Amino acid sequence: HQNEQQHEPPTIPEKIPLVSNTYQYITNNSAFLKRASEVLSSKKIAKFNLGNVPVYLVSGPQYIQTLLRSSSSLSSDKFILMVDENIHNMAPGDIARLTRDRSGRHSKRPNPGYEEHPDKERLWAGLHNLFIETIAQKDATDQLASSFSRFWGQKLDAFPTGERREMRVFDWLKRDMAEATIASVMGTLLLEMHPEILDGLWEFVDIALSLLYAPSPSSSPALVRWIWRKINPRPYQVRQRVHGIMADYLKEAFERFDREGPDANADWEPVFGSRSHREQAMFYKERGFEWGTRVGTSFGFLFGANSNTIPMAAWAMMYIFRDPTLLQAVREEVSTAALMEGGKLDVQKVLALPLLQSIYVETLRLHVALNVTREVVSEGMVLNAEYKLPKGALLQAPTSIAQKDETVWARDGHGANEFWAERHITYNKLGQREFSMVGRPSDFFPYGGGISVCPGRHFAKQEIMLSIAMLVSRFDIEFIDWTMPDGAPSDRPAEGDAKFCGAAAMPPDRDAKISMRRRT
Ligand code: HEM
Repeated sequence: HQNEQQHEPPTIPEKIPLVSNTYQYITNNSAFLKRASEVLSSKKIAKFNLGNVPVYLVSGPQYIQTLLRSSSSLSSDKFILMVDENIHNMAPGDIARLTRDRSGRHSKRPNPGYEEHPDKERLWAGLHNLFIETIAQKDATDQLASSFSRFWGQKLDAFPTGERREMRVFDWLKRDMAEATIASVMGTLLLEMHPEILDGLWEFVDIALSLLYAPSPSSSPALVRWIWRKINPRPYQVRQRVHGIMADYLKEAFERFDREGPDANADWEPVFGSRSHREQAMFYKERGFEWGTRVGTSFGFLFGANSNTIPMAAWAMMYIFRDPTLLQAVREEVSTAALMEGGKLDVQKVLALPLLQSIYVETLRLHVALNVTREVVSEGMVLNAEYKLPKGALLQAPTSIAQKDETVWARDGHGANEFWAERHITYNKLGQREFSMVGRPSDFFPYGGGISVCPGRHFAKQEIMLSIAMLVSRFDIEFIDWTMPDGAPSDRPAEGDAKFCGAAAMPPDRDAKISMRRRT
């Protein structure tokens, strides 16, 4: 017997019915969530309409566990399709193929009714497998991290020993860390052919959220889309420009690459870079996706590999550098992971460092703001035996509410909104630090969850921790001042740039000027 009550959750009020909430959600997600969190505080669930789609926002472990658990009633495909259509500009025919494939992501257990579905048309399962095998599995992650250390190491080695240089942290990482990431994930050919892809990437990061929520072919009539583009041309211009660059590179890459040659299975080669990018490029080609889709998804991978990790590394470095005592503690901790020869670091030891892990978690906790989204795909789903949700409704869990919940995170006078490097640290009997995460998986989910959880999460963690560890072990660093992004003086420290709320990483809206000197 199910307790199918027909009552509705509280709704988020709005001035103009069916318009105000949608408009604010899209144009100022941060302000919308601030209002929503007041409604959420009583029942942990609140309803509003996004266009003509009912959305149920949830917080609190009970609902979030349900949302993050894999279930046959909830699907994350819709969100990925929105990204495919609006961000990657995937061709309509390819969107239709993906939409038709309802066989699920499990390669061995297709959804009921799809047991006989031909393997070739199991697109979600094919991609899911590819991501697991080439990004998420330990050996794949280790390969990616090892390529990243090599290229990041080269960037650091390019500083002459002993010379002092003034840099802005985020500005510098957007160039050097992005180049090291692009080289390790996509190869060096792209950067050689088109170094301007770097500027294109950061311009794209700037407009990605407005593309995501723009009217799309599957959601709106042609006239609405035409008007929208007339009013907001920039996102489309930026997308067209970066896709033009990618198309030129991808054509060359396919011409140069020998599928039967010695590099066919390499962990890294210059043309496609990582095995993951190469296999994705081959997957979309061999499964008959259109050229525009292949270009868009290739750029999508470059975008996904940089747009979150680099702002997160910048935040973590800013927190460390502004506090000389913390910088010293991190440097001492990192020195315990040094190998005997040549001052190199033992990667596995770096990843286990308690203080650095605590800093990593604090950074993502405070600065990843996205609304993890699931679509109700079965008729008459009852959420936790309380609310009946219609098919087609969306269930969303905002990370920024759960990850800043005072009842979960506040410790020793350090409120949830504060960065506190030692929040996830306990001391053992010998007085040594141990990493101990405050909060449960349902309180901290910057990578989503369930079967669609980010396959890059282990690599992202390694990249962020390694970039910091390698830097502090080789350089003296002094914080000078906060600046505007262009280097002009700023009267305050960095804050999360609210216009990115909902996009995942919220980059700092200010930069930190530091002075760096290479020691060894
Ligand atoms: C701090 C860094 C990162 C954050 C916060 C992040 C977050 C996310 C989130 C929230 C999703 C969607 C999960 C869902 O729908 O439930 C996702 C998907 C994905 N991420 Fe990440 N990510 C990060 C870094 C990376 C990196 C470094 C890579 C690759 C090198 C990567 C590759 C991917 C891919 C390929 C998907 C799509 C998976 C699919 O379609 O099933 N991510 N990421």
